[in-house]
Amino acid sequence: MLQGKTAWITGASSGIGEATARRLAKEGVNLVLTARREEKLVALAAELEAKYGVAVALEVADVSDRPVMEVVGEKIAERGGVDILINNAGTMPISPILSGRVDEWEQMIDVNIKGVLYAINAVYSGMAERKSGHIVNISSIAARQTYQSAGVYAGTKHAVRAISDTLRKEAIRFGVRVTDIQPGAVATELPDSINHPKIRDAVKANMYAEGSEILQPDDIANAIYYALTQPAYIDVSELHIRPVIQED
Ligand SMILES: NC(=O)C1=CN([C@@H]2O[C@H](COP(=O)(O)OP(=O)(O)OC[C@H]3O[C@@H](n4cnc5c(N)ncnc54)[C@H](OP(=O)(O)O)[C@@H]3O)[C@@H](O)[C@H]2O)C=CC1
Ligand SMILES: CC(=O)[C@H](N)C(=O)O
Repeated sequence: MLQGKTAWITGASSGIGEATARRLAKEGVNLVLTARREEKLVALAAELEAKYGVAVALEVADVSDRPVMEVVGEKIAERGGVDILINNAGTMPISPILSGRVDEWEQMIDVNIKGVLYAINAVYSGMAERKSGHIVNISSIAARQTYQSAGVYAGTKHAVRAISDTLRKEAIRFGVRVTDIQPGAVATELPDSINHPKIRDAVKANMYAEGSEILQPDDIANAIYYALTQPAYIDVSELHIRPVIQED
């Protein structure tokens, strides 16, 4: 069903993005992979091309850098556009609001909100012209609720969910589908982006407590695959996936 299509995955150098690249390559999807860590992208691209025979283009790109994202969009357009955008890159340097880590608030807003918008802007007009496309935004369970210390992160993910739902409504007449994926705790490098030592330790202790089984990146890649492979008349608008043990 996806064979021969092309997908752009942001934040493909680790975690959910990397797992999704593997999942889609296995289905014969050609890929455009972006992130900041070039060596990770190079290794992944070589592996996927050799294993699955798909074409993989890569671009080193910070999603919060608007001119860079515009150039990525132009290169994608020159190659004929993409059928799928997996808008996944994100960061989570959380802390209590009283700690006043304003630079980190700005970083989360720049990466998690503006980065998502820049990627949409880079491909949406092409999809609309071709009357075909699927945009998958990775928000979070934190798009629906808030947690102490995660006020700004949850704010960015609430924004992504709102953008997804608005885009879904606007995109109907252009034949473009939109899905907002809302994972709970997934075992990835994300907690390493927390710079507040006490909060980072607490988040990791909570995620990796003995006997607690949290989600794996492949679980989210499978959810994305499900959304992408539904018949054309179905829009999987939101998927909210948590580990059984995660109450909130
Ligand atoms: N893990 C979890 O529990 C959950 C994660 N999510 C969301 O899933 C998404 C993926 O995170 P996850 O896989 O968990 O974490 P990872 O830290 O493993 O992956 C984050 C990815 O985003 C990229 N990235 C971060 N900052 C930037 C930037 N400025 N420009 C470009 N790429 C960037 C990283 O690449 P590089 O450093 O090479 O640039 C990396 O590939 C995020 O949006 C996150 O908020 C949602 C709910 C739960
Ligand atoms: C708040 C969560 O549970 C989630 N792990 C996230 O990182 O968004």
